[in-house]
Amino acid sequence: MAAFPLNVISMVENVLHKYDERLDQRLDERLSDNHFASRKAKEASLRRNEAAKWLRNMVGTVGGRDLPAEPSEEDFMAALRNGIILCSALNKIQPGAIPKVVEAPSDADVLPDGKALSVYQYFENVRNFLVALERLGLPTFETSDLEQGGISSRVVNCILALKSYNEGKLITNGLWRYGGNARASNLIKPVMSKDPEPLKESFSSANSDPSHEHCEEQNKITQEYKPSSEAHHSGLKPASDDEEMVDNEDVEAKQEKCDNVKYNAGEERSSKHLKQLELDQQQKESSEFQKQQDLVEQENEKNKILKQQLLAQIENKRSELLKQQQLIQQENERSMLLKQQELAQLENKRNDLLKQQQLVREESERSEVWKQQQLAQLENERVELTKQQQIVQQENERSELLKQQQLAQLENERMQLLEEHQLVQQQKNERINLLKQQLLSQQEKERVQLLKQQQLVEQHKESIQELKSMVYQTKTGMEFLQKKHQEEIIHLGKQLHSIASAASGYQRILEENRKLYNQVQDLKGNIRVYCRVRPCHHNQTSVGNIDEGSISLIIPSKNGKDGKKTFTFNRCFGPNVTQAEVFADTQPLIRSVLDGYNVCIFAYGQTGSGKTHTMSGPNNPTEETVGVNYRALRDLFLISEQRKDTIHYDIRVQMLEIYNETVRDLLSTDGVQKRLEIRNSSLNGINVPDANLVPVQSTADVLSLMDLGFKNRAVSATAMNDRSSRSHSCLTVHVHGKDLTSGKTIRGSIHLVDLAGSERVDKSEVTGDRLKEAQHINKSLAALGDVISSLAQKQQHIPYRNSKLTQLLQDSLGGQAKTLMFVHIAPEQDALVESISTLKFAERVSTIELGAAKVNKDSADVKELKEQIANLKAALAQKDEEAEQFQHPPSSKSDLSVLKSQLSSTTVSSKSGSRKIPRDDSASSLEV
Ligand SMILES: Nc1ncnc2c1ncn2[C@@H]1O[C@H](COP(=O)(O)OP(=O)(O)OP(=O)(O)O)[C@@H](O)[C@H]1O
Repeated sequence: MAAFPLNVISMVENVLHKYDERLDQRLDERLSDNHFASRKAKEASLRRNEAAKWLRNMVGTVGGRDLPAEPSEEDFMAALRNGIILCSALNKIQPGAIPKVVEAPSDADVLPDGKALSVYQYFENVRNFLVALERLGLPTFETSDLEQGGISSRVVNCILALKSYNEGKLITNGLWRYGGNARASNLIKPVMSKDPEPLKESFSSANSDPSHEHCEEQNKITQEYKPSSEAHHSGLKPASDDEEMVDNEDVEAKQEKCDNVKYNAGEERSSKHLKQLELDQQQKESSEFQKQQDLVEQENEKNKILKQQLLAQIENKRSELLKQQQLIQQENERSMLLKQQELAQLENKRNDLLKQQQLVREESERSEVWKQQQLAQLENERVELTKQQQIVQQENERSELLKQQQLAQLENERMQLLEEHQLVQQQKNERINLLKQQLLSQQEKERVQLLKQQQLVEQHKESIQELKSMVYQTKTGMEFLQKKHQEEIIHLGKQLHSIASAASGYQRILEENRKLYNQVQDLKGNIRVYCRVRPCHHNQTSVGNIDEGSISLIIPSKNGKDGKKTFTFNRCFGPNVTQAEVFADTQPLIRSVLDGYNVCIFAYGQTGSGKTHTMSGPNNPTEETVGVNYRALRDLFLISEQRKDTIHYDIRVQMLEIYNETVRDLLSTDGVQKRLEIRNSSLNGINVPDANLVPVQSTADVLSLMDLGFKNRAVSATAMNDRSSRSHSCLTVHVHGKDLTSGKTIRGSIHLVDLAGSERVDKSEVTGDRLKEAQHINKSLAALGDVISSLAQKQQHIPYRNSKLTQLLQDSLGGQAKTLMFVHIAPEQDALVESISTLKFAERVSTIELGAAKVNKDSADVKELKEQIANLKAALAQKDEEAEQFQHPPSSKSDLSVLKSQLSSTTVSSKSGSRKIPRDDSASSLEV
C-alpha cells in the first residue's frame, strides 16, 4: 500500500485518540458538574416546593393563587415579590406582626388610573416582613433578592426558617431550632403595631405551664382558624369550602392533640412528647435525606446509563470510523489494482494493435506483390490468349476461305458441266428437231414424190445412222466425263482420308513423342539428387570447390594440413545460383506429370540450411526469387492451358503434414486436427481418403491453399532455429486428364515435400516432447533413405512400410515415378559435421553412378530415339505438306453427287476431332 494512506490512517487514529481523551475528560467534568448542579438544583427545587407548599397552607390556596404548588424559581419569586403572601403567612403565625399589609386589588377592582400597583407600593410589605423577621431573629434576605437575578435560595431559607419557627412554635411554644432563645422571642414585636400585647403575651409565657401553653396554643390555633369573617378582617381572603374543611380537620386534629396533652399533662409526659417530636423530626429529616440520597443515586444511575450510552455511541462512531477507514483503504487498494489492470490491459491492447498493424502491413505488402504477380501473369495469359485467339481465328478464317474456295470451285465446275451438258442436249435436240423436220418434209416430199422419197429415205437412213453414231459418241463422251469426275472425286476422298489418317498419326506421334520425352527423362535418371549450398553467414566456410557435379568440403586437421572430402551428385548449386537455375532441371518433369507420371520433389537438410528457400522462396518472394513450388505449379497450369484443345485436365490439391508419425490434413478448415489413415485402393492407388482434396483452376488457387496449409502447420521453437519446422509437409497436386480425341484418361501427380530439419538429436539440445519429435523425424528420414537406395539398387523388397512418409509417397517413389531430392547444406564451419552427415545421406540415395551407367549403356538407344524423333518430325512435316495439298482442290471434273458425298463425309470427320492438326508451336518452349 502507498505511504499516503498510512499517514492518513495514523493521523485519523491520533485525532480519534485525542478526541476520545477529550471526550472522556469532558464527560467526567460534565458528569461531575452535571451531577453537582443537578443535585443542587434538585435540592433547591425541593426546598422551594416545600416553602411554597407551606406558604400555600398558611395563606390558603386562594390567598396564594399566584403561587403554584411546585413553582419554578421565576414563578416563586414573582408570587412573593409583592410581599402579600409573606406578610399574610407571618400574620398567621404571629397575628398582627405586620398590622398593615398593602393588598393587591381584586380582579374587579380597577385602579382609577387603570394601572396595577407599582412594585414600589409593595416594597412596604416586603420591608415590613423583613423587619418582623429580624425581630423574630429569623434569617432574612435582601429586598432585591425578590427581583430578577436575586438570590432565591436566601428567600427560600428565610421561608423555611419561618416554617420551622412556626412548627416549633406550635409544638414547643417557642423552642425551635432556629432561634429558641428568649432574646429572639422577646424581640418579637408587632411591626408598626399600636397594640403589641399579643406578641408580648405569647413570648412572655414561654416557660409557663405546658397545659396552659397547649391551651394557649389551642386558642391561637383557634384564633388562627377563625371564621372567614375574622380572616377577612385580618386581610386574608376567605378560603373555599374544601379548604375550610381541611382547615377544620386540622383544627380538630390539633384540638384532639391538645386534649391528649391535657390528658397527659405533666412534665415527664411533656418531655417525652418533646423527645418524640424531636425523634420524629430527626426521622423526617433522615427520610428527607434518604430521599435526597435516593434521588442522587437515581441521578447517578441515570448518569451512569447516560455515560454508558455516550460510551456506546462513541464506540459505535469509532467502529464506524474504523470501518470507513478500512473501506477507504480497500477502495484505494481496489482502485490501485483496477488502475494497474487497466494499464496492463491498455498495454496488451497496444501490443495487440501493434502486432495487428504489423501483420496487416505485411499482409498488404505480400498481397500487393501477389497482386502484381497475378496481374503480370494475367497479362501474360491474356497476351497468350489473344495470340491463340488470333491463331485460331486465322486458322478458322483460313479453313473457311478454303471451304469457300473449294465450294466456289466446285460450283464453277458444276456450272461448267451443266453448261456443257445443256449444250450437248441442245445440240442433240436441235439435231433431232432438224431430223424430225427433215423427216417430216421428207415424208411430205415422199408423199408427193414417192419414188424420190425412197431414195431420200435411204439417204436419211444413212444420216440417221450418222446421227445415232453421233449421239452415241456424245453419250460416250458424257460417260467418259462422268467417269473422270468420279475418279477425281475418289481421288479427293482418298486425299481427305490420308489427311485424316495423318491427323490421327499426328496424335500417335504426339503420344510417341511424350513417351520418348519421358524416356529421355528416364535416361536422365529416375532418382536425381541435387546439392545446394546457401550463402555463408560469416567468413569461415567449410565448403571448398563446387563444380557442376561435385562439391568438396574442407576438413580441418590438428596438424594444420586441412583435408578435403568430395561428394558427387547430379548437380551442385553454389550460393550464388539463382532460383530459376535450380528449377531448370525440374521444369521438364512438370510436363511428365501432365503426361501421367508421378513426380516427387524433396527438400532435405538441417534446420536453417535453406529448404524453405528452395521450395517456397524467401518471405516476400519476387518473380525472380519464387521457389520450386510456385514455378512448378505455374508451368503445370501453363501446359494444361496449352493442351486444353486436346486434353481436358482436372487438377486437385491436397496438403498433408506428418508430425510424430501421424498424418494430419493441413487444408482442414474446421480447426479439428484429425489423425488420418493412409489407404491403398486399386482404383486410386495410395490415398488419404479423409483429407481435403480441393479442385483448383489456377496457381493463385493453389497459393491460397498453401497459405492455409502453412498456417495449420505445426511450427515450434528449438534452440537452433526459432522458425524450425518439426514436421514434414507434403503438397500434392493430382492431375486427371482426358484426351478429347481418343477419350483416353491420364493420371499423374506431383508431391512437393518440405522435410523436417535433419539435424542430430543431441545437438538440438532437446528433451521431452522435442526429443520425441526429433526421434520421429530421424526415423522417417532414415526410412526415406532406405527406400530410395533400395529403389536405386533395384532390390526386390522396398521397405515402404517403415514410416508414414514412405507409405504416403509409395506411388511416387518407384516404377516410372521420378524423384528429385534437393539436399541443402549450411556452409558455416560450425555446421561441418552436420553437412558431412547430410551429404553422406544424399550420396547414399543418389543414383548418379547407376544413372550414368544407364546413360552409357543405353547411349545407342538414345541415338536411336533421337533419330526416331527426327523421323517423326519429318513425318510430321510430310503430313503438313499433305494438309497443304488439301488446300488445293482437284482440277478434274467428276460426278457432282459423289463430290457432295465426299465433301459431307470430310466435314463430319473434321467435327469429330481432326478439325485442327496443330503443331502446338505455342507450347514448344515447354513441350520439347
Ligand atoms: N540460396 C539462398 N540464398 C539466399 N538466402 C538463403 C538461401 N538459402 C537460405 N537462405 C536464407 O537462410 C535462412 C534459412 O533458410 P530456410 O528458412 O529456408 O531454412 P530451412 O532449412 O527451411 O529451415 P527450417 O528447417 O527451419 O524450415 C533464411 O533466412 C533464408 O532466406
